[in-house]
Amino acid sequence: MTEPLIEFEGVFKSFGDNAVLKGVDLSIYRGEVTTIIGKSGIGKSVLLKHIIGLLAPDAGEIRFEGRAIHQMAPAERKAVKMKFSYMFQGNALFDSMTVYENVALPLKEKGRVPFHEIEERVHEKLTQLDLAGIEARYPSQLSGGMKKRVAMARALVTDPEIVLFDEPTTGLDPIRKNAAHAMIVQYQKTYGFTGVMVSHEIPDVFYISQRIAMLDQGRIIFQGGPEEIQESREPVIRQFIRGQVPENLQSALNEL
Ligand SMILES: Nc1ncnc2c1ncn2[C@@H]1O[C@H](COP(=O)(O)OP(=O)(O)OP(=O)(O)O)[C@@H](O)[C@H]1O
Repeated sequence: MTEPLIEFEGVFKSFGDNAVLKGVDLSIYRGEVTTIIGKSGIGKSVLLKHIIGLLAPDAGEIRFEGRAIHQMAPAERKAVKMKFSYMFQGNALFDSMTVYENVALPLKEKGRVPFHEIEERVHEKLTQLDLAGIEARYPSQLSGGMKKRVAMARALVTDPEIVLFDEPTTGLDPIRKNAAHAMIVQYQKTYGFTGVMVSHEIPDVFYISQRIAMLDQGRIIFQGGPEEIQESREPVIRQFIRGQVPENLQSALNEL
């Protein structure tokens, strides 16, 4: 098998006495979309933030192309970071900037992108996400779903090599959710990017991901293809992906 692009080995992370990651081993491969699933509050966002160094592990190692990130010199770490684009929860759009300015920002930060090309690429991304015509609006004038799509346009506008998505479709209506998923697939086909996504959209993510990783009780309890996880006989996995109610809750409900 080819070498993973990103690899977690024995990663631990606690916040005070809240131990969130308890020995995470995870491999992410180039050109694939890997989706991390698991219960709410289990640590999926925490895991994602470790990939780009927004959080540092207490123990264990995270490698990029086989090199431990924490051993890299600042310049090398910066160069790695430049390959990433991300869309995190809360969108983090700049309220004082218009939609156009928000989406154009990563292109401007890159430098050396001609003005007319910035305009073209921003327009193209906004159109693809059904947002044409709102360029002059401010985030406070947008619905939650629109903000999410603007954040996605911003994450993709530079055609990045690696994109991290934290629940990119939560709160979108079913049509826009499908459009956002279709866009991820289309982008992957066109640009072959590596995607790491946290999502609760089951079963949708099985159709758009090449790999699924399930986080439970601080560890990755499954990583493999979408077909494989759907065939898993492991009760915790079966229950989670089928949305089955645990037996004790089921019997409690029966007694109501
Ligand atoms: N910066 C932080 N400081 C302290 N605790 C944190 C911090 N970030 C996350 N946590 C805690 O880590 C745990 C995991 O949070 P995380 O957001 O990763 O869960 P999640 O699996 O992404 O949840 P959801 O699916 O609901 O978004 C939670 O208990 C959270 O309170």
